[in-house]
Amino acid sequence: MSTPAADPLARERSHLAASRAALRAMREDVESLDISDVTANWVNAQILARQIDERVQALADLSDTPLFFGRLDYLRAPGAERAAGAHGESFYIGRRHVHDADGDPMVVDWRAPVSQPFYRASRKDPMDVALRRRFGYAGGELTAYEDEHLSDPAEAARTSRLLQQEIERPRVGPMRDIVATIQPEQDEIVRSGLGGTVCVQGGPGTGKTAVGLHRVAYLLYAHRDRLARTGTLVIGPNRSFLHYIEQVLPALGELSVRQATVDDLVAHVEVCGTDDAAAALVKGDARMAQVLRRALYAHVTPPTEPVVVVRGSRRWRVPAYEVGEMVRELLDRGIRYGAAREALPRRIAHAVLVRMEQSGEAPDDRVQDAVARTGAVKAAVRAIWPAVDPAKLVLRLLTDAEFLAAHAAGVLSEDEQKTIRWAKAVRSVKSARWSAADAVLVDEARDLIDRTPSLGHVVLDEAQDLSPMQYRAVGRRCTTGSATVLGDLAQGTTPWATRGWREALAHLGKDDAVIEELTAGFRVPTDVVTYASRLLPHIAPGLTPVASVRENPGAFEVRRVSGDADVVAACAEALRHEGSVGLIAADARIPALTEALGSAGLGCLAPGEETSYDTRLTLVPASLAKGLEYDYVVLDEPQAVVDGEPDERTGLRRLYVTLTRAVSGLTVTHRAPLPEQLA
Ligand SMILES: Nc1ncnc2c1ncn2[C@@H]1O[C@H](COP(=O)(O)OP(=O)(O)OP(=O)(O)O)[C@@H](O)[C@H]1O
Repeated sequence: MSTPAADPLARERSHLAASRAALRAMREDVESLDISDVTANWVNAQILARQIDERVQALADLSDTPLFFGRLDYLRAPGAERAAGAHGESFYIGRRHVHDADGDPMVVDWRAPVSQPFYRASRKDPMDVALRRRFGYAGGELTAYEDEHLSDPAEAARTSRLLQQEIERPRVGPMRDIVATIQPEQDEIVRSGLGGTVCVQGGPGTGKTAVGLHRVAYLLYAHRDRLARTGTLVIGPNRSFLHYIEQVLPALGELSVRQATVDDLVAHVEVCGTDDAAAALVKGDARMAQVLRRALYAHVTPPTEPVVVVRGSRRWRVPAYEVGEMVRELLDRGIRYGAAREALPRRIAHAVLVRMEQSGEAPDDRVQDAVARTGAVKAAVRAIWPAVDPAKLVLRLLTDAEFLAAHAAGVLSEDEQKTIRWAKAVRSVKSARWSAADAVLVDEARDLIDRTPSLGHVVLDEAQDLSPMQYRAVGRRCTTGSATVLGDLAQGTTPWATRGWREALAHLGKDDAVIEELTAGFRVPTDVVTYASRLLPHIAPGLTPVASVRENPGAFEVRRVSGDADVVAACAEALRHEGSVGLIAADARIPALTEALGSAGLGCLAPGEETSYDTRLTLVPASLAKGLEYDYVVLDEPQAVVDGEPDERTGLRRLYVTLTRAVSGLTVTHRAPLPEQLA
């Protein structure tokens, strides 16, 4: 038997054991903190106790997540300034920092500068790294390692087995992190600075979602204090998608990131109505912002009467033209409607104060406050600059043809105005049947009145489906922060889907964003991606097809069937393999397939519900397939998927989404002829 000193694997295992012990000691240190001396009151004690709890949680040693997954041995001296700590030292790279009793690092956080060469170093640019070692684990046990001597010209480059294994690993359960295998082009995006907005165009399975989530985790590490104050947000297309990704950040030790849909962000009115495509298209158009602004500011009426304030036995008169100048000045300053409305009484009061001083009085600030609150000033402000309720403003635009015409003239055509007007009169904001697009209009109106607070960083996933007005809604949540915009033009399935990223970024208010492209595919096997890419010339000409990095060719079959029982049989076959199975079908086919699965005794989940080793089959309506993935996919009736959409291009895009969800195998079943674009 080899001794630990001689056997490298045994040495690494003993470092793992020592690191685990060190982590345990760190946790015990925190657990044993006695806070009774340092907390003066109950509230402080509660806050501190919670922070300690969180820290203990963050220091948990999860049996199924390896404490470290890589090691870097630095060369000595040269380039020491490029790689902090490069003195021929080795560093173990893991999800979190672990130190020993002397404070020396046993494991360094993957986000630390010293870890960066693990992701970026290459034979061309070894970044002072002599050895890069990747570790393989099986059931929490360290079982393998793989070395690259980056500075050794004699060693040939080869693809990492461990990376390949990681990509092939069955996908049961929620989305996983990719810290151990982030690729250089992905790492560039992950580690790009907090100051700039990055937009990533990437085909299905190129890791956009993964990259976006790891970027937040990185930013939280690099700018923890600032982002703790300003906040971070991940925006996804729907609940089931958010549910699918919700574990990734906690697994990386980040518990504070909010996740929401665009609809959640603008939920100021209750949405229970829908728009037809034509109405939604106009409501989502950026010109609506102009209409809203005009309609809002039409409430400002220049004064025709002087403001007369009575104090004691004296009357003070501010003439209409002078108040008019104040109003013009507030309009010119471009501050929010609400802020200007609050400033006006003080301006008028100030004019009164000047008059008091001119006549020998010596009023102070309290007098100015009192004057600003007098009935006369309040009444004047109500008449000149009335309070406006944003939802009522939108309601009026959508129901009052004359009001809409007055403010949309020259912006929306008469036809467009007619398209967005509600058919039925509505009595109140509460009884209105608001649609999702209406809620975005209300959000825009609210922001015209009071500035929406900005977060520090926003990740916007599946961005290609947003309307210009939705981009604006997201943009106002990161006016002073930055964003990561992720999407694929070929997967846009809304009538207003993004045509080009520059235009979208302008609506977001981030014209200076950098646009990156990812083309290496980690999900879909080559044969499947080649088949799906037949659709690209019809749905997004000019986009680069995804090049699969998977070596396993995967299983791919197009099968003619004679009924739903055959579809169920295809699912049963898929279930014989390890991993998750998705049966994806046109939304209209879901009831029939639910029944067919039921009669065959096959239980199934809804999208977003977590697959486990016992329940691995999910029945996915095509409209919810975006962003999700399954080891084996059975795609039911492609033509029905296309027909489920209002037009052929959208239908083919939906089909492209559904064809690109499979990791290991895809079976396409059909009774009707396949869409000709797939031929
Ligand atoms: N560097 C990587 N190493 C291992 N797995 C990766 C890597 N990058 C991406 N993956 C995996 O590839 C799959 C697809 O990633 P992801 O869902 O982020 O792609 P996407 O570009 O958002 O796809 P879609 O356009 O379909 O939403 C995921 O299972 C992800 O974990």
